Amino acid sequence: MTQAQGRLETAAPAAIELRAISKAFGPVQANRDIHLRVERGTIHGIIGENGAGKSTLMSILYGFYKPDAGEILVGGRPLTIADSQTAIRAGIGMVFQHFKLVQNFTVLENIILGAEDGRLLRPSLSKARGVLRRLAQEYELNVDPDEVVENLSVGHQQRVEILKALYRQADILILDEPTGVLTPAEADHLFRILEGLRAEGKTIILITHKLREIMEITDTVSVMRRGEMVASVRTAETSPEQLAELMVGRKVLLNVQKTPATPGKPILEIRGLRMADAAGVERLRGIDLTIRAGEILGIAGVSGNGQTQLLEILGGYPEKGSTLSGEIRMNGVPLPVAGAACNAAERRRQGLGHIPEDRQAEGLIMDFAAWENVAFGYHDAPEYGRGPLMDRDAIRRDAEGKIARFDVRPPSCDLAARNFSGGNQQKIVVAREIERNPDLLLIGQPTRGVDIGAIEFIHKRIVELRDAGKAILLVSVELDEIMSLSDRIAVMFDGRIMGERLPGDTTTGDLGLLMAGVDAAPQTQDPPSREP
Ligand SMILES: Nc1ncnc2c1ncn2[C@@H]1O[C@H](COP(=O)(O)OP(=O)(O)OP(=O)(O)O)[C@@H](O)[C@H]1O
Repeated sequence: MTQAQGRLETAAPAAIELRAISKAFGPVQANRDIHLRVERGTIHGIIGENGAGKSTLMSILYGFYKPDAGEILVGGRPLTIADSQTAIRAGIGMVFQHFKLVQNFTVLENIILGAEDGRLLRPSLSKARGVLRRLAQEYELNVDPDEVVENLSVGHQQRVEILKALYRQADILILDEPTGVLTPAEADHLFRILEGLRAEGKTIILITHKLREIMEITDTVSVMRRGEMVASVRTAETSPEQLAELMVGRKVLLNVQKTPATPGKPILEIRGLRMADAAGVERLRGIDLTIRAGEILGIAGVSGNGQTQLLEILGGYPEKGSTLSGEIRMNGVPLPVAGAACNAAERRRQGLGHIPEDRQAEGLIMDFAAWENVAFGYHDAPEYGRGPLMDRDAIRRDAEGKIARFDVRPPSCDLAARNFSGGNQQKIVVAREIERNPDLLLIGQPTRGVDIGAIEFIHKRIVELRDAGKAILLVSVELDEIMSLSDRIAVMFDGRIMGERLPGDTTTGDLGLLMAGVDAAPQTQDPPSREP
């Protein structure tokens, strides 16, 4: 146990205490001799680089994995947590990064599903409705109990997950990266809820990569590095810089370093792009955008306002059954917006790279090894071929280089994509797309779930690509990321561009208004081209 941990101990039994927990997956030691004490009625943050072992540790606490060694005490009593039912009975609730809700069930059905009296559906439903109403009032967790989950926003789905845990009378709530998919307003609301739960005496464990959140809401914070717990400190006694250094083992630049852009000729020109989905709902209502060589255009917006559709159309895979119109030109050449000629492979051949928003569904083949994923989408590239055949050795050599340069951990070519941690999966996709040196790079949520050391690295590589004269379209729900990386910012709302701003001339408040559909200030003009 570290000295710092010793300082945090009090006489009362801790809500959770982990003693000497270890867990290996084959050769990977995911957790090594972990000690952790979380006091009752506190919010405890857990931070650490991608692959540091945070999710594994929480999965052990929730009964998903059996530790190889060590002891867990809940409320001072030793407990063997063989499965999640045991964890739930011990008052532990978990809100996962990827929610576990049944999409075509209602909120109410999801909440009672798996709860002890779930077999008796009707009495449970009426009882649950009452409990839900009380919980919703008490913690400002308003959701319509009869709404089908798939119709809820991500923020509301998360509320259902929290309500589900509270319905099961959780005293200890573990949240794994809860704000990764939330808008800033939703994240604020979540924090108010967590503070309310703490005031009730509940204990919260919060896994996050965002040091701002750690500083804002936690009482204590533990830092993991390479499977070990390297520090536990009081939040009031530390700083973001110190935490960053503890996490990564070196000093980290928390701000993007870049010189002003020198935009050249237009690379991407979009005129009057409209799209209606298969159900006839208009998702894009006439988009006009230009991105020039050597500039990063950031698109800010609450997710669900057409950014995903825009990226998919540009990437060459519009939603099935959708109706499209408008013009897209890349390097002056018209690109087909619909039909068979609009496809991702063709776009790649024309010099377009794409880091999709959903790395697991679109960026990777999860059961394929890392080396195969490095070639995914580019398997017909000349350097991967030997006559008509694929040259496996050449692909593997290339993959090894990319894995080393992007510090993918573990640095194993043969590990299946699904067995890398979320952030390392993202690094594989980013390495593949950036190192192709595309004329136009589409980037959706590049640093979602990625640790600060890797964010620093990915941002640096994006800026280098810009400085090499490439055009970059960045979509991110992280306003900080948009503000620090973009040369120009466009805000999307309800399928339209609400306005454009230069980062130096705007504030997060101004952008927030535009994101909510309110245009309070005059728009900036397109920046003057420095084209010779
Ligand atoms: N089922 C598994 N099989 C093999 N290796 C695994 C498995 N689950 C996790 N690992 C490995 O264990 C290590 C710890 O992973 P874990 O998901 O706990 O990290 P993390 O700190 O939560 O990372 P992130 O911040 O990226 O989510 C990683 O090296 C990961 O590749």
